[in-house]
Amino acid sequence: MVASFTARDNWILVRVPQARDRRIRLLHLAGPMDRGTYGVVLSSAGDLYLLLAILPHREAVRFAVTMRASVNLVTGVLELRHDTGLEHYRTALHREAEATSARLFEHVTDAQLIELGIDQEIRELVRLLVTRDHLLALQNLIPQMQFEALLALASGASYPRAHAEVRSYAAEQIAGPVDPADLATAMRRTPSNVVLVDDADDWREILAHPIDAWRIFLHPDQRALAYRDGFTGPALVTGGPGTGKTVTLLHRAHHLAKRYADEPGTPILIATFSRNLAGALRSQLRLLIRDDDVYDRVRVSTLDSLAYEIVKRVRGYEPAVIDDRTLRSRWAAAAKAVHAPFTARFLQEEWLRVILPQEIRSLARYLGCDRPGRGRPLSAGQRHIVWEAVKRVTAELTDRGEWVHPQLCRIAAEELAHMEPAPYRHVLVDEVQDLHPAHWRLLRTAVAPGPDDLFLVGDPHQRIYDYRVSPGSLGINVRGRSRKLKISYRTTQQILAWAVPRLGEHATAGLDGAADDLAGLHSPTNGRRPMVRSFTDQEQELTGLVEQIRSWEAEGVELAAIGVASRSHELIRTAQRALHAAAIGSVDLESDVSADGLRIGTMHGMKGREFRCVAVIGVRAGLVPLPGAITPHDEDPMVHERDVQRERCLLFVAGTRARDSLYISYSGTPSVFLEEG
Ligand SMILES: Nc1ncnc2c1ncn2[C@@H]1O[C@H](COP(=O)(O)OP(=O)(O)OP(=O)(O)O)[C@@H](O)[C@H]1O
Repeated sequence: MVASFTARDNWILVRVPQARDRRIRLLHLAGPMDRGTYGVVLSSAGDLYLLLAILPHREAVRFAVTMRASVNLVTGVLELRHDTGLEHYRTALHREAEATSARLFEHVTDAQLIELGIDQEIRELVRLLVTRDHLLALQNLIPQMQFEALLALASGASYPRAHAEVRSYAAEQIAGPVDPADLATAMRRTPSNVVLVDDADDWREILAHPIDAWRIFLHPDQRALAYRDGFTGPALVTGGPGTGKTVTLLHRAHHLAKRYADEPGTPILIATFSRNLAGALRSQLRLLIRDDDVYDRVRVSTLDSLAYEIVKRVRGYEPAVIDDRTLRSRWAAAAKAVHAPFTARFLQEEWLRVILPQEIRSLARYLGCDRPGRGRPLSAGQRHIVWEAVKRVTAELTDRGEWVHPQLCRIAAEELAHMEPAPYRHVLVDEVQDLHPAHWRLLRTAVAPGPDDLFLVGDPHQRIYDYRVSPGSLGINVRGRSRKLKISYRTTQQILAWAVPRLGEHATAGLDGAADDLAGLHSPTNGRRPMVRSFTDQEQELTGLVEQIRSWEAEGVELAAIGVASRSHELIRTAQRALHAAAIGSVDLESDVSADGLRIGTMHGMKGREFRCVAVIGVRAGLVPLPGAITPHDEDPMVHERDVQRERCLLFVAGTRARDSLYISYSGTPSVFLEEG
């Protein structure tokens, strides 16, 4: 639910004859901007309308003939229910309830339900529920606020906790009785009613970009975080895939930037770890912030390029950054030269995860240091060998004037630590689960400790680089300022139900030190179950891919709204050839929005993206998990487990980029990750 606005001449309001609720109408913008998209609006007495959804014509009509609006008697805000769905479900529920006298909510009194804002119609249904599954089936039928309160109770939350769920939907305390007929007051009270769209251009924009509805459709939990007046220190927002963490971060940046509209400079930094993500954040921010002066107050950058620029400025030349492949070959050469009983991968990881983060510069320190996150103990003799290899690689880097990013971040952090004042007033960081310790140090020095200094956003279940840094250990304490989002807006319940078991059963270490799980993660939308297809060989698998793409196209999905991912570059190239032979255009994941063709790339490249339909191919034994990315068990059992877990996360990330439809395929033996669930 969202924007209220006043009608203008070129907007056509259409009544739907069979509408459940006569106050729900369709709004169509006449003229050249007409793209066949309709606003579904709720009209109050007077000239005030509330935009409920933006949909193609057929779906907009379906909305009107199924949904009914009401005013919650406790919070006074507007809510929607699926009237026709409820009718069907009621009949089925009566039948189920006849078989037993046990009831899910027998411990809750009517008075308590009333205080939670559960209205009479829903209370009657609640009295029929026998199992939690019965309640879950109501998720898309009853008003969201009432569902959340009931779900909290059914999940064992205390009555006050359920009350808190309800209160989160109310912008204000209501004095006196709520008038259920007074829609105009309810609209004003509805907390997600944030943008007053009384400008025809705004309205055009919204209709033209329905997918960008996040700019105004914020869930109260997201809104509470984004528009909070002040956090006393660093805040952390976590949540499963598609729960709107990025959206919340962007709104927060907007909120903070508005404070500085009249001041010169760039007081706000939005940072993330990859260039793709920074590009996506920049374009989303541009959609959200229309005022150039406010937009100019926010810088979006990767932490690596921030560090690079600082080092370049301080040293007066452009530092050369070594690429991954060359670096790996240097470690391989060093391993050979010192006759190391370790793989090149092991040595490189020891340097990246133990030596660089602790800034160890002497053998003596290395011999005595802790090695957090490394499972295999090393004797003094073994540490000598590692150190010999480290000396060789680092000496060559120095001789050639080459760097890795964590080194540049360290130098930049040292620079910023002496800068008075710190360069930014607020730093907001997306995808924090993948930051290296050196990134965290840079962040800490980029902004002075204080209110609203750091706004951190991430999901520990989507770790695809796995540095496992606890911000607390680097002086970034989020205790008491950590919140979790649970509604996944991107993807369907069916895709989540498939994807979550791919993560396996190991407990996930959270970003605030405690363990984290995805309990309560759910989606308000339903769709097809993900398709998992098996083929005898790769050629057939690619023929299957071509058929799937054709079938999506036949359903009206544009090629650019399809993403194809694989764990291996080689399979991507082979798939591109097969697609080309079938006259299906494909371009790299990073391609510009205007490029024609489906998007294809690695699972890593899928992070930060979203598509209507996603195909993940080559999910077979020997490729997922990728053997070269896994530390052998006998080399380090703990790191081996973590590597496997990281590969699980990759599959999870790739699958949860799909909004509507997910297709998984393999040839030969399936990946072990496909076995569970
Ligand atoms: N309140 C909302 N109403 C409607 N759509 C929303 C809302 N919040 C987020 N979305 C949409 O859900 C999708 C996912 O949002 P976003 O990218 O912010 O999630 P995320 O938590 O950062 O995801 P991930 O961790 O998987 O990258 C986007 O298409 C966004 O526009």
